[in-house]
Amino acid sequence: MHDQVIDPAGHDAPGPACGRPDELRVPLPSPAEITTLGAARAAIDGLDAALAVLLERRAAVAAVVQRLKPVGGFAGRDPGREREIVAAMAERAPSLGPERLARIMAAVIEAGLDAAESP
Ligand SMILES: O=C(O)C(=O)C[C@]1(C(=O)O)C=C[C@@H](O)C=C1
Repeated sequence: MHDQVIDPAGHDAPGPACGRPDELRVPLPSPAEITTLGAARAAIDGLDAALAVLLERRAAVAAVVQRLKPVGGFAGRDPGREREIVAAMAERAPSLGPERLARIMAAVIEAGLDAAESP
């Protein structure tokens, strides 16, 4: 596994390196090199920290989209665009595949729309 990157902001928890506010660098653990439960959980904690940062930023950008669209929010949901998003992600994450990614992204998109309505 890669060495844990230390967050220069000084947080103790394992997390992504946020060198600049507009940049995220994350060590990608190699599953084959993880041999203990503690190491596996530490790797998951690091990945989840990066996911949290990405999810929050994605929701903020999705909120901008809602303001720019003629009809925003849940009323302006666009299934074709959501299929495009899932198809593009399935190319990068083939082991998850489009069906699982569709479930994941439906939850992500709905949470973003919900947060945009009640920030
Ligand atoms: O691209 C849009 O039209 C959006 O509203 C953004 C977004 C998303 O979160 O990616 C949200 C809702 C739509 O159904 C599709 C995509």
